[in-house]
Amino acid sequence: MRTIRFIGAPFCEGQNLDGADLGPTALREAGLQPLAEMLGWSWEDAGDLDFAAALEEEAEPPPKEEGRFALTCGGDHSIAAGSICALVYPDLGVIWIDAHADANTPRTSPSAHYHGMPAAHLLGWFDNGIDGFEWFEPGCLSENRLAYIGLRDIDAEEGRMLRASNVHVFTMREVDKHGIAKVMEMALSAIDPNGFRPLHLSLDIDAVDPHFAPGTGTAARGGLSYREIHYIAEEMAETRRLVGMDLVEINPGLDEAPQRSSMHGDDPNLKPCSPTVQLGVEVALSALGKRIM
Ligand SMILES: NC(=[NH2+])NCCC[C@H](N)C(=O)O
Ligand SMILES: [Mn+2]
Repeated sequence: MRTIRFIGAPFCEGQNLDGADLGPTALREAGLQPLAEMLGWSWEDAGDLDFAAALEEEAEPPPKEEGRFALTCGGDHSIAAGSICALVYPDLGVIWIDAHADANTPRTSPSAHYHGMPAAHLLGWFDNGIDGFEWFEPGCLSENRLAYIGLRDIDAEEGRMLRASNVHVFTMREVDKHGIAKVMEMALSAIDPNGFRPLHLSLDIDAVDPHFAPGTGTAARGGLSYREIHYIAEEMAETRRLVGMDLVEINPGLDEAPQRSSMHGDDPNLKPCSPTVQLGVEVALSALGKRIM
């Protein structure tokens, strides 16, 4: 049986809003575990990472993940530096679904928020190491093995760096132009031309249009539709090479009230929860193999 290792990463220090740290608990309470088990997964809950202790003490490297599907739930997107660095596959391909590129460096960032930088850090674009990141391997992700989908809120300097790089970028305009099916095909063949690489899905909920995902700290208009995000997750599962996933930037504190009326098509086993948490659970299930039929 395939095993999921659920890793709670309640870290929200990569930006200046509280609430993203409530993500892992909200996903557990919505019933993600029983829903995943119904799909045939066995579930291992690794609990929540203790960032308070880690920030005070000597930083510890994230545990290396191998052989199980690592589902890391944030928290803000900072945690992707750890989750991706911790995957033991040297030729890992990453599909990064986001409104933002998170490819600033400490030098270019307009906000100084680390959640806008983890991709640049993984790519080895920082000029210097950072204290507390002694375990980190800058450049563990090479440019041609990273593809973004959904970008629409990019800072000027980060846009220039991306254009000068070998990173594959599919903004919302490419989604408009080609449709999501074609974009997924192009993104996957860009990072994995022969179709043999292990794959990781780094999913920032703010990639989805704020209409469907209002509960997030840096919302941007004009995002992916409900079905487009599901299609991405379904296609990732379909590759059968997905080894890990981040689900980040769900902020239950900023979310709308739990929908009063559930819909007929909702999974009856999903516990009542706010809309962005519900979307997070549903998309995770699609990535774990759930299908319409
Ligand atoms: N993971 C995120 N939501 N990132 C938002 C980043 C926003 C902006 N580009 C910055 O660097 O500050
Ligand atoms: Mn992000």
